[in-house]
Amino acid sequence: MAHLTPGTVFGDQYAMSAWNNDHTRFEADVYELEVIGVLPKALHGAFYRVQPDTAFPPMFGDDEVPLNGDGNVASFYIKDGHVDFKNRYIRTPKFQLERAARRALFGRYRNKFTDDPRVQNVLTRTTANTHVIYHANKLMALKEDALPFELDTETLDTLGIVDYHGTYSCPTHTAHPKADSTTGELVGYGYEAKGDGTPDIYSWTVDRHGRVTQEVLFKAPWACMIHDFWMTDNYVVFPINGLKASLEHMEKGGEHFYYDDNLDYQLLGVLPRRDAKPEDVKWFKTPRGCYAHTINGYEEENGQLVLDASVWTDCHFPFFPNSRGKKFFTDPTTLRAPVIRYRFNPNITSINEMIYPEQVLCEGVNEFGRIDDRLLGKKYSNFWALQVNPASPVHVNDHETVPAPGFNTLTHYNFETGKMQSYRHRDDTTFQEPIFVPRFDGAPPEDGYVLVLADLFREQRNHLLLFEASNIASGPIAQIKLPLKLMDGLHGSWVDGKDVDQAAKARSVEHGA
Ligand SMILES: C/C=C/c1ccc(O)c(OC)c1
Ligand SMILES: [Fe+2]
Repeated sequence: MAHLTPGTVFGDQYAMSAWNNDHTRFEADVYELEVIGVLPKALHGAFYRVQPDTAFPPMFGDDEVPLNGDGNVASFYIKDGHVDFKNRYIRTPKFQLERAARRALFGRYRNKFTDDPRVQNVLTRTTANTHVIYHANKLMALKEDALPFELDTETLDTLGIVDYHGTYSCPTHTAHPKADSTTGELVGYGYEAKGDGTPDIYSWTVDRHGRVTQEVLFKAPWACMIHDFWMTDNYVVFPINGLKASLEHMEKGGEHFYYDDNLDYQLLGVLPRRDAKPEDVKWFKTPRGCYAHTINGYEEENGQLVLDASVWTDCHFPFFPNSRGKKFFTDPTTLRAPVIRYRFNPNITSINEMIYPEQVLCEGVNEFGRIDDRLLGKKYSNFWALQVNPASPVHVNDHETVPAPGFNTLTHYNFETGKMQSYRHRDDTTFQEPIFVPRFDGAPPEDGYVLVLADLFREQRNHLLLFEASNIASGPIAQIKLPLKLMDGLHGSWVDGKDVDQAAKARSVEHGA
């Protein structure tokens, strides 16, 4: 186990994807980005997104988990046809302590046993690196191992940990909570709720004022990475995969998760959203694969649940070991992530029968499916996602292509027509997660735009592309040129301009500024 010393040049352990072959690590302000095309005049708001961006060389030379990077949040603020950019590291205790020491003090991904003894007693070792969402006047950076960090909507300054006014009682909090646009509630959960490696799940609802109103603690059959879930009007559904959490491995200085490749099924746990007791959860078996991101779920009038997701056919995180301790065991050439739809009635379906997807909506490798977030938990007709087209290489220059094409294709699936549109930008381009933007505050459902960060390999910089959501195939209506290269990011949100301002006002009252 090679220890990296202060001042070490980062090794290639982060060369996980061709785009992330170097670190960016900057904090920047760019005023008035150049725009190719014209931004709609009425478009007002901010696109926030976060990337894991390791601020110091990792403690261990063999650390290959990119999910451990420090959360670095970017904002694109759009108003009156103009765009300003900003990005900042989140001031987590980890980031602050490592900055003061000018070296890594925290060890492996979600393994406190590998930390430097002088940081054993910090409040949290989280990186806040997975999602940025807005709820109850708060912009929050999230990672599933800890509570959210509140950020200033304008400056991106870190304001502190969100504990929902002291009403939240769990050490963990999903990075994928769902806002219900009808009730104004935020619905979520924390897994490993009784500590590292525990199978307990804390299911919760926070009201529109940011206080916990529903909570229940129940047990899953085993402890695993529950990265995302489904919310409907009356249910929450938890996908249980084979990425198992092992306290024993952690204590030995190993990885938090391993993939149990002997497991030939996965589970769905269905729990009522309101007044649930621990024994109310119903478990259903589903086919082999590895759950990661959901897309949306809703209930039909006859009580059927519709659950959509992209589901990996095997372990999608090559840097976690399998049951025999072997890493990089999945064959990347056969790994797929089709978009599937389940439809079943949780009240009349027997928990002894295997539930199979009713439909495969998109074949191949699909990820980062997003919808008009105002329709979370409700019937919807469209999602936007990324796809790998293996037949379409990504060029770094006129002579070289990247080893694997990556997410070179933006897709739009419409359930009404059953048709998929796709868009390939340039021969050197991959995409990051698409975001739906309502055309204006209060616009009809699914009427709006899609924003997507494009990775331009030839220029080594990013452009933010704006599309008409219903017509991605004809290309972006505006291209916002970032004179910088961001890393591969995870998730983000569009926040309406009035909320950006309102959040600032609410804060100045709360903090007496
Ligand atoms: C697709 C990404 C999924 C994911 C799962 C667990 C994590 O800790 C994480 O951190 C960035 C990302
Ligand atoms: Fe995610």
